[in-house]
Amino acid sequence: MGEIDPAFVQASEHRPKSSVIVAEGIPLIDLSPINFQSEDTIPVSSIQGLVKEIGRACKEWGFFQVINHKVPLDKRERIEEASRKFFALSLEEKLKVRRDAVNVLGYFEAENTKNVRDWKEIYDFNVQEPTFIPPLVEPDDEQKVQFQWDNRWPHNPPEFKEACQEYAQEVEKLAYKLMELVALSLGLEPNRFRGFFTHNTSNIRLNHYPPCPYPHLALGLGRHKDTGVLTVLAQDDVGGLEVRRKSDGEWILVKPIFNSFIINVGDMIQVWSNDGYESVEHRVIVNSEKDRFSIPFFLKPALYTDVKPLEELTDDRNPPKYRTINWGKFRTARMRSNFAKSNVENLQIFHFKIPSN
Ligand SMILES: O=C(O)CCC(=O)C(=O)O
Ligand SMILES: [Fe+2]
Repeated sequence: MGEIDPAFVQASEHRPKSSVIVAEGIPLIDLSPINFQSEDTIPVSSIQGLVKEIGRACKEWGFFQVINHKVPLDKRERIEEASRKFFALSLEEKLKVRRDAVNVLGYFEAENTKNVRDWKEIYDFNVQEPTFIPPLVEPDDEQKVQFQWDNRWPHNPPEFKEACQEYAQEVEKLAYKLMELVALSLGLEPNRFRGFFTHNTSNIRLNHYPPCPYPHLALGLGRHKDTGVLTVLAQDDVGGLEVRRKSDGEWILVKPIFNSFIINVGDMIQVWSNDGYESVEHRVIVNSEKDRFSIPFFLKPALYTDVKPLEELTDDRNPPKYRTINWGKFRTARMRSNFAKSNVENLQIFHFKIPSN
């Protein structure tokens, strides 16, 4: 076993502990009361208990798992299989669809989180094609880069594109139903958030965490919060995702449950809800024996969306805690910082906080 490349080494306070806490996990929520056949918004009376559970989970954990979600298992298995086959290709083959400074989608093997390299490789595609791009380049934009948002499909495996698109459709439906539940739990109309996703920038990421000979030094994915609205994550049976428990700051392992999804609140819900629901840090630990695969779906608004605390949730006693964040500008700033590796922490929602008196 050689030396580890220092780019992967976490500062000692961020390395995984030798003992992992599995004990009391994130809430498990049964979605069977929901009628997934209907495109109509949910009749509130039938699901009051469920709405309460979702509200409590969002507030206390920012994370929960769902079962009976109606995403067909065969579609999930098909994308999981396609993902394994894609990552098993030669590096040369995968590099043909590599992300770069202009093309934001595709394969990438050199991702950093907070300036430390992650022990993983990824593939990103957008759910809605083509992505609606407002004229983003503004007079005050020094770099004037117009990012390309087109999906870059590999030729191999041949079923890859179809498997990805079919799964995306199903998981997107689930994400919208979950947003109805989140809206209800905040005392809002169920379809309050729907308009933000007409020209959405939601994407799916395929993650592959290869076995790592240094699981005590490196992470598959460093600690971070998801910047979007809501994440619907499929993890395999290996395990490795850890969530920072809000009550005491401990890292808790999320135990894999067959055919379940892990849901977490992203930064934009935190802003809309004026800190009612907060996005929570999570990370991925690696192991020295097994490959691990996961597939997050990131629900994200249109690039032109101005995100700010909702009027219904603010008043004189609870004034807005954030200035307006333009999603397109926020994303662009984050993507630039991914390429310019620097010691400055990248743009975060707390930079938009309005100081309280
Ligand atoms: O692989 C996982 O379990 C988590 C992935 C994740 O948090 C992310 O890609 O943002
Ligand atoms: Fe994440």
